[in-house]
Amino acid sequence: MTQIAVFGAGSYGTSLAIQLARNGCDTLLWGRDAAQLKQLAAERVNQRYLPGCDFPARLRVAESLEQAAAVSFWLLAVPSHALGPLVDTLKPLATGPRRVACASKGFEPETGRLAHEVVADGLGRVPFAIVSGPTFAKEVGRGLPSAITIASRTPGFAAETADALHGPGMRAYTSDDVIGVEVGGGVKNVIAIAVGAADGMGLGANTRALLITRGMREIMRLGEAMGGQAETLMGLSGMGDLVLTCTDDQSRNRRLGKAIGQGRDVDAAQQEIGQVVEGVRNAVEVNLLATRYKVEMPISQQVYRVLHEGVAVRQAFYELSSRPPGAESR
Ligand SMILES: NC(=O)C1=CN([C@@H]2O[C@H](COP(=O)(O)OP(=O)(O)OC[C@H]3O[C@@H](n4cnc5c(N)ncnc54)[C@H](OP(=O)(O)O)[C@@H]3O)[C@@H](O)[C@H]2O)C=CC1
Ligand SMILES: O=C(CO)COP(=O)(O)O
Repeated sequence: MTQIAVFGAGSYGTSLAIQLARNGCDTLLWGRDAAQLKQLAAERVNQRYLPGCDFPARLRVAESLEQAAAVSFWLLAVPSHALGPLVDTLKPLATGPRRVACASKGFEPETGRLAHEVVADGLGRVPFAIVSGPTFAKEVGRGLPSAITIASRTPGFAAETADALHGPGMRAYTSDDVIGVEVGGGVKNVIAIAVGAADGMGLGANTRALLITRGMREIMRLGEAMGGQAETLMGLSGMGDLVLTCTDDQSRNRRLGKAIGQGRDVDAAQQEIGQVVEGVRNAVEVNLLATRYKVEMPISQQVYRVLHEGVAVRQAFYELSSRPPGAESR
């Protein structure tokens, strides 16, 4: 029986732990807050992050970080800004061979490192897999049908992670394109903020379709420049997740965009959502990577300017729509 430790007891870590346990994996869920862990163990549900999704019998709540880290298969499910610190914390506890999967979507703040780089720099040459795709935590927790991509350069580990997640309620697909999967999952959050802002301003269905389609082009430009493959970017973890996040109000990135499109302050909107909104920080890294890889990403750049340079949303859309005509295939 596969044993897995999930690190990160927020909405996504909890939903993946439920899915793994439902599939028969002996799953240990760890979060950084000891009081929260006690509550999860007593209530067998994560009331704060994933209410209404009871823990299956095979899901146990870790009593300590050491207990969880002793398991040789780790699934890291924290926000991208917390991945580096989590890996640093786990490093001294990696006393034997470890296999590491990661479900974070985004880039490391300031450096722009991808998840596989953060893990390799901290833990060395361990088998690594990235888990990503159009999967809202609440729907995963409820077991509603969804699909996910697991990319690894260690084919056996991609298959092992896929086997662990695949089951009633979830189809798991494998890939060897780690970079393509990571970039798609990171950039779609920024585009979802732009789409949310347009909807918040009442700009209409045409604008939404324009932003999703040209946003997809930005994902492809950056993803391919960084070494990802077009077919991955057009798949579940790229286009699939972009469509999901841009079109449904379960998305925190879309909701934040809507709030600022309606004139709300970014910090207030983030506080009200009360969970991680990856695209806010990651607009900075996407902007940085666009410059580093010399790719044009006008939508992402305007999101960055609105969130971090105080540019008015209306001005940002005006500047986007004032761009000169160009070839669609560019
Ligand atoms: N929610 C979703 O539908 C999906 C999320 N994801 C991705 O999963 C990742 C995690 O997001 P999600 O679970 O949704 O976020 P949430 O906001 O729901 O929860 C964040 C969790 O991370 C914990 N955390 C924050 N900082 C640290 C740290 N330094 N060390 C350890 N734990 C920390 C929080 O702990 P505390 O409560 O103590 O603050 C909390 O348990 C993100 O990259 C997101 O993009 C991917 C697909 C779907
Ligand atoms: O990545 C997600 C679904 O696949 C969740 O999106 P949000 O972080 O915008 O809620």
